[in-house]
Amino acid sequence: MKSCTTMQDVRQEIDRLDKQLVPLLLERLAYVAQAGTIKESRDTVIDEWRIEDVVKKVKFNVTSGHSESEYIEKLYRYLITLSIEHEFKIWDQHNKNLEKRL
Ligand SMILES: C=C(O[C@@H]1C=C(C(=O)O)C=C[C@H]1O)C(=O)O
Repeated sequence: MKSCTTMQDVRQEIDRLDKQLVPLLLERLAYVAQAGTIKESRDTVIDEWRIEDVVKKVKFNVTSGHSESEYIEKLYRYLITLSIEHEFKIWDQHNKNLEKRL
Protein backbone atom coordinates (compact mmCIF):
# COMPACT_ATOMS: atom_id res chain seq x y z
CA MET A 1 0.00 0.00 0.00
CA LYS A 2 1.19 3.47 -0.90
CA SER A 3 1.93 5.87 1.95
CA CYS A 4 0.32 9.24 1.17
CA THR A 5 1.31 12.66 2.37
CA THR A 6 -1.37 14.77 0.69
CA MET A 7 -5.17 14.55 0.37
CA GLN A 8 -4.75 14.55 -3.38
CA ASP A 9 -2.70 11.34 -3.09
CA VAL A 10 -5.26 9.74 -0.74
CA ARG A 11 -8.18 10.58 -3.04
CA GLN A 12 -6.33 9.42 -6.11
CA GLU A 13 -5.79 6.02 -4.47
CA ILE A 14 -9.43 5.81 -3.30
CA ASP A 15 -10.64 6.67 -6.82
CA ARG A 16 -8.30 4.03 -8.26
CA LEU A 17 -9.69 1.36 -5.90
CA ASP A 18 -13.31 2.41 -6.51
CA LYS A 19 -12.74 1.87 -10.22
CA GLN A 20 -11.81 -1.73 -9.44
CA LEU A 21 -14.48 -2.27 -6.80
CA VAL A 22 -17.55 -1.18 -8.78
CA PRO A 23 -17.22 -3.80 -11.56
CA LEU A 24 -16.59 -6.49 -8.91
CA LEU A 25 -19.66 -5.43 -6.93
CA LEU A 26 -21.74 -5.47 -10.11
CA GLU A 27 -20.42 -8.92 -11.00
CA ARG A 28 -21.38 -10.13 -7.51
CA LEU A 29 -24.84 -8.60 -7.95
CA ALA A 30 -25.24 -10.38 -11.31
CA TYR A 31 -24.68 -13.72 -9.52
CA VAL A 32 -27.21 -12.73 -6.87
CA ALA A 33 -29.64 -12.05 -9.74
CA GLN A 34 -29.01 -15.56 -11.07
CA ALA A 35 -29.90 -16.92 -7.62
CA GLY A 36 -33.23 -15.11 -8.07
CA THR A 37 -33.96 -17.16 -11.18
CA ILE A 38 -32.69 -20.47 -9.75
CA LYS A 39 -34.48 -20.50 -6.37
CA GLU A 40 -37.87 -22.13 -6.74
CA SER A 41 -39.49 -20.73 -3.60
CA ARG A 42 -39.68 -17.05 -2.61
CA ASP A 43 -39.17 -18.20 1.00
CA THR A 44 -35.60 -19.22 0.19
CA VAL A 45 -34.49 -15.79 -1.11
CA ILE A 46 -33.41 -14.94 2.45
CA ASP A 47 -31.15 -17.77 3.57
CA GLU A 48 -29.99 -17.01 7.12
CA TRP A 49 -27.49 -19.89 7.11
CA ARG A 50 -25.80 -18.59 3.95
CA ILE A 51 -25.74 -14.98 5.25
CA GLU A 52 -23.79 -16.13 8.34
CA ASP A 53 -21.56 -18.31 6.15
CA VAL A 54 -20.64 -15.31 3.93
CA VAL A 55 -20.02 -13.01 6.92
CA LYS A 56 -17.86 -15.65 8.63
CA LYS A 57 -15.78 -16.21 5.46
CA VAL A 58 -15.16 -12.53 4.71
CA LYS A 59 -14.21 -11.83 8.35
CA PHE A 60 -11.75 -14.71 8.20
CA ASN A 61 -9.83 -12.78 5.52
CA VAL A 62 -9.36 -9.75 7.77
CA THR A 63 -5.88 -9.98 9.24
CA SER A 64 -5.83 -6.48 10.74
CA GLY A 65 -7.62 -5.36 13.92
CA HIS A 66 -11.04 -5.68 15.55
CA SER A 67 -12.21 -2.37 14.15
CA GLU A 68 -11.50 -3.48 10.57
CA SER A 69 -13.24 -6.79 11.18
CA GLU A 70 -16.30 -4.89 12.47
CA TYR A 71 -16.18 -2.63 9.39
CA ILE A 72 -16.20 -5.63 7.04
CA GLU A 73 -19.03 -7.33 8.95
CA LYS A 74 -21.23 -4.20 8.89
CA LEU A 75 -20.43 -3.54 5.24
CA TYR A 76 -21.27 -7.11 4.22
CA ARG A 77 -24.48 -7.26 6.24
CA TYR A 78 -25.61 -4.09 4.46
CA LEU A 79 -24.40 -5.37 1.08
CA ILE A 80 -26.35 -8.61 1.59
CA THR A 81 -29.48 -6.63 2.61
CA LEU A 82 -29.24 -4.74 -0.70
CA SER A 83 -28.53 -7.99 -2.57
CA ILE A 84 -31.64 -9.57 -1.09
CA GLU A 85 -33.75 -6.55 -2.14
CA HIS A 86 -32.45 -6.99 -5.69
CA GLU A 87 -32.94 -10.77 -5.61
CA PHE A 88 -36.59 -10.35 -4.56
CA LYS A 89 -37.19 -8.05 -7.56
CA ILE A 90 -35.58 -10.58 -9.92
CA TRP A 91 -37.45 -13.51 -8.31
CA ASP A 92 -40.81 -11.72 -8.64
CA GLN A 93 -40.18 -10.73 -12.26
CA HIS A 94 -38.93 -14.19 -13.23
CA ASN A 95 -41.85 -15.99 -11.60
CA LYS A 96 -44.42 -13.58 -13.05
CA ASN A 97 -42.99 -14.39 -16.49
CA LEU A 98 -43.16 -18.13 -15.74
CA GLU A 99 -46.83 -17.78 -14.67
CA LYS A 100 -47.67 -15.94 -17.90
CA ARG A 101 -46.27 -18.82 -19.93
CA LEU A 102 -48.48 -21.40 -18.15
C1 LIG B 1 -27.34 -15.20 -3.20
C2 LIG B 1 -28.05 -15.72 -2.20
O1 LIG B 1 -29.16 -15.05 -1.69
C3 LIG B 1 -29.04 -14.06 -0.67
C4 LIG B 1 -27.88 -13.16 -0.86
C5 LIG B 1 -26.66 -13.43 -0.27
C6 LIG B 1 -25.43 -12.69 -0.66
O2 LIG B 1 -25.54 -11.55 -1.16
O3 LIG B 1 -24.33 -13.26 -0.50
C7 LIG B 1 -26.58 -14.42 0.72
C8 LIG B 1 -27.69 -15.07 1.18
C9 LIG B 1 -29.05 -14.92 0.57
O4 LIG B 1 -30.08 -14.62 1.41
C10 LIG B 1 -27.76 -17.05 -1.61
O5 LIG B 1 -28.66 -17.63 -1.00
O6 LIG B 1 -26.62 -17.52 -1.76
